[in-house]
Amino acid sequence: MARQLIFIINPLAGHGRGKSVWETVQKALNQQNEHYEYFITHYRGHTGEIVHQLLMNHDPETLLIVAVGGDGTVHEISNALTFQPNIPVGYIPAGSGNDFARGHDIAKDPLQALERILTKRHAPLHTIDIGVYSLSQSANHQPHFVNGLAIGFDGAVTKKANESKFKGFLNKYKLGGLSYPLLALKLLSSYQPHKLTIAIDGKQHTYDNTWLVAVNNIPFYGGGIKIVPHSIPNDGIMNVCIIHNIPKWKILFVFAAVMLGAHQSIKGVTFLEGADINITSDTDMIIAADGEIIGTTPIHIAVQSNMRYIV
Ligand SMILES: Nc1ncnc2c1ncn2[C@@H]1O[C@H](COP(=O)(O)OP(=O)(O)OP(=O)(O)O)[C@@H](O)[C@H]1O
Repeated sequence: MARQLIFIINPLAGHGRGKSVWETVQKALNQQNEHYEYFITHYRGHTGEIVHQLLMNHDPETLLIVAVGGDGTVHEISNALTFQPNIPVGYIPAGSGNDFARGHDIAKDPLQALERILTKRHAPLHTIDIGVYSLSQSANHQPHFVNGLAIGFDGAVTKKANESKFKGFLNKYKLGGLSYPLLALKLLSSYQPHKLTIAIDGKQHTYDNTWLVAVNNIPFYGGGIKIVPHSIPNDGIMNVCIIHNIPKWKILFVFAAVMLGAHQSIKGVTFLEGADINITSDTDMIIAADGEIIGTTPIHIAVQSNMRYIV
């Protein structure tokens, strides 16, 4: 039996792009006489509530949920489906970052992305890993990420970007991509690196003066930065990039290399990989999961392989 198409749309994603992308998609669906239901989100957290409502009123075996929005929308849908891993998720990118789309070769063009969902929905679905994390303060539930974690300096930049009106202002002029580098520059003068210990599949590593740690299931974060170029979304492991022991005067060059994807052989840039990761630090490091702030270190991450079906 064909699954019922359910669209969940964040109209504000990508500074209003969500609304216009949905209008384009809806027109195409109507032209093709597709049967579908749709829900527009009205506030932060609404996406999860919509999914929970759907699960109460529908047989999960009959659902195909399509996110129209940014990485935050995919993140929320996936988390709301924690106990329903068999419900496939499709994605039509409309955010400002759209790393999930990049990481899974989903077209930026909404009609191409829709076409992929409509043609692939009857084919065997493919699965991706997810990173299940626990913070000391939320040990009872097991939230997860689909793209990755940004810990330390980049977590702090994400926090500033999410709090400031600056990102929205730049988005208005289609310069949203500049918000992270500009905020990073501003934060750099006051930021102090941390002493960090990472235990990965039982092996412990300690780094003094750690600027940032990225734990990723896909190569990209921060809207297209190829932080762990060799990451594969369904290999059962997370890829980790640690930037440490680099003097402040030099860190700008390293960040520039990261932006260009040319950081792989720089001294002080370490790559690790594994399925069970425990991170502690001397003082709290801010953590963002799929671009949303979730708390501070310490954090434990476990990979659940082949967890989420993607159309
Ligand atoms: N109507 C709404 N009003 C305010 N916030 C919303 C609304 N709908 C969804 N949100 C919240 O907006 C946050 C960001 O959404 P999303 O990631 O889709 O867009 P984005 O930030 O523009 O894209 P990206 O993450 O790719 O940069 C999510 O955490 C979501 O809960």
